[in-house]
This record gives sequence, C-alpha cells and structure tokens, in this order.
Amino acid sequence: MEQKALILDEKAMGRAIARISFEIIERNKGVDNLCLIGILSRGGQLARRIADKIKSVEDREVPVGLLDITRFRDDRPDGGACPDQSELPFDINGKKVVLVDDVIYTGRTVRAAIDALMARGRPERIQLAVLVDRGHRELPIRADFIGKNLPTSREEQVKVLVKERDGEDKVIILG
Ligand SMILES: O=P(O)(O)OC[C@H]1O[C@H](OP(=O)(O)OP(=O)(O)O)[C@H](O)[C@@H]1O
Ligand SMILES: O=c1cc[nH]c(=O)[nH]1
Repeated sequence: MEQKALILDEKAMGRAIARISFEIIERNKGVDNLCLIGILSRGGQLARRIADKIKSVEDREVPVGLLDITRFRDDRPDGGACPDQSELPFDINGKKVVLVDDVIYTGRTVRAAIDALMARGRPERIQLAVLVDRGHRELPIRADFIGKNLPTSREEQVKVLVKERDGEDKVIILG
C-alpha cells in the first residue's frame, strides 16, 4: 500500500501533541497525581512527547509508563503465552492515568488497555488521549483528548509515523 494522503506533517503533529498536552494540564487543573501510560508501541513515544511538553510548560516530571495489551486482546486466545512487555515502574493505585495511543478505531485496543490497567490496581481515574480518532467504534468508548478527528472508510489504513521508530513524524492514509 502506498501513501494516499498526508494528514499531519511534522509541524502539524507537533502542534497537535502540544494542544493535547495543554488540554491535559487544564482538564486536570495541573499535573498532581497524574501519570501517562502509552499503549505499545507508538502510544509510548507519544506519551513521552506529551510528558516532555508538560515538563517545558509546568516544569514538572510526569511519570511515563508503557502498557502491553497483548494478553488482554479479545482476538488472541494465545496472547497469554507472550511475555508482557509493559514497563510500569510506578504504582497506579489512586493515580489519575492518561492512557495514550496513536489511533482509536474500533475501541477494542482501549478496552483491552483498561483491563490491563485494572489488573494492576485501581486508578482514581482513567482518561484517554489519542493522536487520531478515525471513527467506526464497536464499543462505547471515546477519547478525552484528540489530536485530529479523521473520518475514514473501513478500507483505508491510517498510519502514524514517529521519529523514534520510523525516522519521521507524520500521519498518512494508505490506500
Ligand atoms: O481501536 P482499535 O480498532 O483497537 O484500533 C486502534 C489500534 O490500531 C492501531 O494499531 P494496529 O493494530 O494497526 O497495530 P500497530 O500499532 O502495530 O500498527 C493503533 O496503534 C491502535 O493501537
Ligand atoms: O482486544 C482487541 C484489541 C485490538 N483489536 C481487537 O480486535 N481486539
């Protein structure tokens, strides 16, 4: 598949991440008790970026964790056999957790992520930040912070590229 449309270039992606960061600070009246948990893998890089932005604005370090949802997926009965690649070096009990992912589509990944979190403790609250909401939800799940609403057809594929993994920052539609 090749690139059919450029949705966000590097600059636009940076602005979207900055806006999400400001909204997280505003909605939570600061960053007390807050942590960011990125869904592996690109959610992890985006969570790190949001934490860096928050640091530059608030001068506060927000803990960042990585969540592996493989064992909680509803379409991988063998997921339990996979080693858990989560990196959550802090207690989520009583924390305000902002889950971060690159794209929300059916909502099934987020459902799995909520189960993966709950298996580790009882956060005070869970909010959801995504860079792209492409619609077509199959579960009653919505994001609290959205970089871009992008109506798509089911046949299209939305790809988020991040420098750390892909060498460049952009959001594209493949077709
Ligand atoms: O709301 P959902 O229908 O669950 O879709 C969202 C998920 O889809 C994408 O991952 P994908 O499965 O394309 O794998 P990738 O992250 O390895 O590209 C994206 O990273 C989300 O995690
Ligand atoms: O649990 C999940 C997660 C992503 N996609 C699915 O189909 N199921």
